[in-house]
Parts: sequence; C-alpha cells; structure tokens
Amino acid sequence: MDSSASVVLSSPCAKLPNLEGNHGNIEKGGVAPFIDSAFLQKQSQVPTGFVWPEADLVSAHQELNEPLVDLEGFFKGDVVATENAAKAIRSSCVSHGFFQVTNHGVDLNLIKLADDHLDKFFKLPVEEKAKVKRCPGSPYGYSGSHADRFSAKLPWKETLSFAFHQGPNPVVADFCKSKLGKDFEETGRVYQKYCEAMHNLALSITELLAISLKVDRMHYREFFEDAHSILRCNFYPTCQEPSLSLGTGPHCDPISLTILYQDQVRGLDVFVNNIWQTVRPIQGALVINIGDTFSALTNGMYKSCLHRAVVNSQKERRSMAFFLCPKDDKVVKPPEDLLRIEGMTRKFPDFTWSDFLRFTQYNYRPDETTLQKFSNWLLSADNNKRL
Ligand SMILES: C=C1C[C@]23C[C@H]1CC[C@H]2[C@]1(C)CCC[C@@](C)(C(=O)O)[C@H]1[C@@H]3C(=O)O
Ligand SMILES: O=C(O)CCC(=O)C(=O)O
Ligand SMILES: [Fe+2]
Repeated sequence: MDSSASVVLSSPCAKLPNLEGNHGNIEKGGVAPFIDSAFLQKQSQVPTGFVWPEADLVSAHQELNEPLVDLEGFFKGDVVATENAAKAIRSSCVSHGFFQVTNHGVDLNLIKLADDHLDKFFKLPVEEKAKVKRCPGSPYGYSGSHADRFSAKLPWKETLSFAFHQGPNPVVADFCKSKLGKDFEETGRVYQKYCEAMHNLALSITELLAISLKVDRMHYREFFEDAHSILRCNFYPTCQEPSLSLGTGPHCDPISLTILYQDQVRGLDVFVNNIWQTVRPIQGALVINIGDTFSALTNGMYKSCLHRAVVNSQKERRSMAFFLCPKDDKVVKPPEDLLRIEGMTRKFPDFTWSDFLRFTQYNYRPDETTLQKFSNWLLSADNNKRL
C-alpha cells in the first residue's frame, strides 16, 4: 500500500485488551490506520488490498422481486391488512430474510436531512474524521475501509457508527457535540431523532414478525424494548475499476434486524435462489433484513439475509443501516411457543449479543457463516456450552 495512505495520528483509543486468540479469520492488524475516499480516488488503479476474490464479484443480472410491504393497515389495526402483511413477510423471511416497507411512519424529511448530513462528515479532511476513529474491538466511530483491522478484501467505503439506546440522555447528539464540536451539534440532533424513529419502527416490525411467526405479538417487542443498537452510516466513493472491488463484501448482519435507508444509487445486492439479485432503490421505502441474532431468535426458521454492496465508477453511494441489537446481557433463545408450534429442536446454543459482538470484533470477520462459526465456537469444548 502506498505509504502516503497511512496518516498516522494519535489514537483516542483506550489500550487494546489482549485478544483471546485467533479463532476465525481476523487478520492481525490492518495495512494502514487511515485510508479515506480522497486517498482512494487519487489511485490510478484499485490497490491490491481492495481487490476481492472472483467468487465474491459475480455480477447480479436480475432484479429482486422482494415484497414491498405497506404498513399503513398494520399501523391502523386493520386485521386483514395485518394478516396480509404478515403472510408476505413470512414467505420472504423463510426464504431469504428480506423485504421493503412503505408507509412506515418515519418522516421522509427527517430521512432526507440525515442523508444530507452524511457528506458534512465524510467530506471532512481525514485528520478531522480521525478524531472519532473507531477504537479496536469497538464498532463505534469512524473507519476508512477498515484498513486498521484487515489487510485484504478491504471494503471500498468509509463508515461512521453511533451507539444508540433510548433514555434520558440524547446519546447520539451528545457524542457528536463532545467529539466533533459545535459545527456538528445540528448533525447530532438529526441523527438522534433519526435513531429514535428507527428504534420505534424496529419495535413495530418485531411485532409484525411475531404475528407472522404466530407467537405472542409482544414477545420480541418486549425483548427489544431496551435495545442497545447501532446506526452505521456508509459512504461509498466512486471506484475506478468497480468489477474488482466491493463496497461491503458478502455477509449476513450479525445483529437482529437491519432497517436500511439507501439513496437512489443502486448498489445493494441480495443472494436469493443461488444468484445475486440487485435491489431497486424505492423512493420513500426502507429495506428490512433479518440478521443472525433474529434468525437465532426464530431457531433458524427465518433466514439471516446474505447481502453485499457493489460500487460503480460514476456515482458515489450513501446508505444508513440501523442495526437493532438486544441489550448486552439478554439471553438470545427462541420462544418456547415457536419450538412447540414448529416441533423444532434447538439449532443454536443460548448466547448474549455482547458475546456475539465481541466475537465479530476480535475473533471472526463477519461473512455469510458468522452465526454458524460462533455457534460452533460456543459449543466447542473450551466454551462448555450445550444446545
Ligand atoms: C455487528 C456489526 C459488525 C458489522 C457492523 C455491525 C453489523 C454488520 C457488520 C458488517 C457490516 C458485516 C460485513 C463486514 C463488516 C466488517 C463491514 O464491512 O463493516 C461488518 C461490520 C463490522 O465488523 O464493523
Ligand atoms: O450499503 C448497503 O446497501 C448495505 C450496507 C450493509 O450491508 C451494512 O452496512 O451491513
Ligand atoms: Fe449488512
């Protein structure tokens, strides 16, 4: 990697605790602490570390015919509309864990504002972005292509991630004000409101998911009431040779439920029926995908969605992923009702989100098999877990 890539800055991070050991595919350290869009776009060709394996780069030639679920009837308590929405969701979640929603109740002006504020941060000089650099082992803060973590299959993107939970203090607004200063107070207020709206929508969707699974409709809503979630802002710069790299590689989100805003630039692909299928951006709609943790909460009945983000040479792309995550110490296990209704045997051991998150940050780079690898790790002798 070109030495000018590494802008070595004093790290705001606490000392890294000892890594337990390398149980998965986490490389020891990345190629450079800071690689941002300005650096990437100066390169005459895609640097080696950003070139992905051919198997991950197979093009999508088909558009996904996902269900576009209108939530208006559900919110109004219309029984027939709710049943129809639940049926559509059940079918796609059993198959590939993905749908889109309209009439979701989130103010479209708030979404537009949040999108507008993305550039205010990502267009900053790298030294400014480094002030909120992600600390090792934490998903929060700024990252340039994860170049501080990985040395190969580097994603063609920059990310900024916030921790969010409901409570007396506006945690996202406080983070922006304290870490980025006065110029980002308004940005902090916008993302605080955005996270609050996403949290409320996510709880409603967990209710609809419970209805689709024919379990107590409040079961998952109560489990996530005190969620500690993540807002991940993604910025994908244009790429000189887009057929060689990826904005985000093939993966299932380890979290529970993702509510994704994507702008009008195509880039999200979902793996369905053994082929990559492109997701059309629908103005005003929000993408919902099932993550590993929610899949475990359904004992694997609902699939964790395998997806990726491709890049292009013409237009930058922006997205915001709200990752619903249970509070750290909550035990992730399927409801007894579901096991009884479906006559299922347990597929995964009990676990907590904090353990799974730690696994993704220290032991295993998330991909399409993270949950199975984590489950095997838990069930292995040294972790003494049982199904
Ligand atoms: C718990 C998480 C890890 C990642 C952010 C959240 C949910 C999605 C995960 C991720 C996006 C999956 C692809 C790989 C990854 C490293 C990335 O490209 O950002 C993952 C995130 C992460 O580990 O920071
Ligand atoms: O940007 C996108 O379309 C997808 C991003 C994603 O999958 C993620 O951040 O987990
Ligand atoms: Fe994802």
